[in-house]
Amino acid sequence: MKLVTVSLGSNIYPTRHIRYCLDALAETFGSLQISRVFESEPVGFTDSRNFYNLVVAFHSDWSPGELQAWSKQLEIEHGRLPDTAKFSPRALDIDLLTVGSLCGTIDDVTLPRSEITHNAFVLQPLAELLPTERHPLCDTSYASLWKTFELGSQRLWAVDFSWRGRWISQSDELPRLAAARR
Ligand SMILES: Nc1ncnc2c1ncn2[C@@H]1O[C@H](COP(=O)(O)OP(=O)(O)OP(=O)(O)O)[C@@H](O)[C@H]1O
Ligand SMILES: Nc1nc2c(c(=O)[nH]1)N=C(CO)CN2
Repeated sequence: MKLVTVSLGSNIYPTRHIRYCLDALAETFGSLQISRVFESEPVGFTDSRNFYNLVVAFHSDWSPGELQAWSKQLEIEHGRLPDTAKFSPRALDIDLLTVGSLCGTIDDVTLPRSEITHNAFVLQPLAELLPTERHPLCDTSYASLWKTFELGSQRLWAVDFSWRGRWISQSDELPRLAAARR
């Protein structure tokens, strides 16, 4: 069994689509580790709807090709057309980040996915979820990569998000407000 990490993103009814996706992942792969959910403006194109992004980790013995085919099928079931342009609004985007320590192009899937070190909306949730895990190519921990990441104009903030009746993410504001009331 290998540790698999995937990045989820949506800017069309994101709460609904991300919850359905987590249901499907849990039903197929069992126990999930789930990061906080971050909101950010679209990177690379202009749209009035912000994205929700998170990272999920689980164990699987599926090949990269099998994981990719499963993800693409789920994206299509969520109303994503197979030929959606890269920089466009999307109901559900599932990107395979890592499959164990595999490096290279396997079954047409390039691992680790280069977006890990380019996009804050991928690296911040990954670094929070698996801080000591090492990037298979850089051999540096995700926490260290995030510490030295150049944010530039990218901004993201954690949002309140519940799944199956429990909070998996809370905005930074809530604990501060609760502490202020005490
Ligand atoms: N690590 C990877 N994860 C997902 N797809 C990959 C990966 N590496 C290569 N690909 C290939 O890239 C093709 C386009 O997928 P990709 O996920 O990049 O497109 P997209 O979903 O439209 O863009 P984005 O994910 O940036 O929104 C896929 O059909 C797949 O074969
Ligand atoms: N904030 C944000 N911007 C994006 C995202 C995304 O998931 N989040 N996905 C994109 C296409 O892969 C393009 N731009």
